[in-house]
Amino acid sequence: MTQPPHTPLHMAPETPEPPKPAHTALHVVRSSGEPDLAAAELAAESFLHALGIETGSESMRGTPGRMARAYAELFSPRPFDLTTFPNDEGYDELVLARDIPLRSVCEHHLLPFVGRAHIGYLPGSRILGLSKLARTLEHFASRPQVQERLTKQVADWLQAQLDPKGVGVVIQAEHTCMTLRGAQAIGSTTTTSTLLGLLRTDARSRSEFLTLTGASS
Ligand SMILES: Nc1nc2c(ncn2[C@@H]2O[C@H](COP(=O)(O)OP(=O)(O)OP(=O)(O)O)[C@@H](O)[C@H]2O)c(=O)[nH]1
Ligand SMILES: [Zn+2]
Repeated sequence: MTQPPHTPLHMAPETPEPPKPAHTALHVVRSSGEPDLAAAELAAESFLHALGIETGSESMRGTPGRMARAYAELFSPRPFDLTTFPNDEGYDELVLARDIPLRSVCEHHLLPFVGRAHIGYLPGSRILGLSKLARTLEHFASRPQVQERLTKQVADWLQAQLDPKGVGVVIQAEHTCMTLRGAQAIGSTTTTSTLLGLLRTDARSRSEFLTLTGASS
């Protein structure tokens, strides 16, 4: 049987020493050291008792400990390395990660807010490992937050570390403190955005980013 002709795909000769990816570590900085789970459990038990909630039943006996561990988990950012690569091809269009899941905790009520983030940038001399956009979001979300600050912290940090031509962050989230209690505005979501560099100042880039993220049509 005759074999189909091959079209060889010629690769460029490898450079003798391929450049290594660059890392900038984002390590956890806690204001007061590691969480004291035993103290948090005792406090959670007192808190529940003060609200008239008994914890004597078999199913609630572990609740103060679970509360302590659950909040400790929500407030434990995972350290990671911000891996970047040289932008050898000179890619100069938008890189956009859409619909990154977000969970954080509002600093006023310590109730969750959950939603989605769209994070994009216009590359300069380096491109970013894609997963690092989601990791950066998770890192800044893992502390008591307000949505405005979270949005800006993600954008400012990426701008400072990557030095791209522009950064854009859009976050849409439901704050359970205003949907499940209080105002009980069930189903409402809040949108915030931070645009830096060309994504802020260049009309075409700005419009493309806002259209692709659904923040403007
Ligand atoms: N700007 C901003 N406000 C937030 C965020 N998360 C929660 N809040 C608001 O923080 C405010 C706290 O206001 P207070 O009046 O002290 O709290 P409250 O008495 O519980 O008010 P209600 O929630 O209206 O019942 C509320 O309006 C919340 O909706 C956020 O990410 N950004
Ligand atoms: Zn709140």
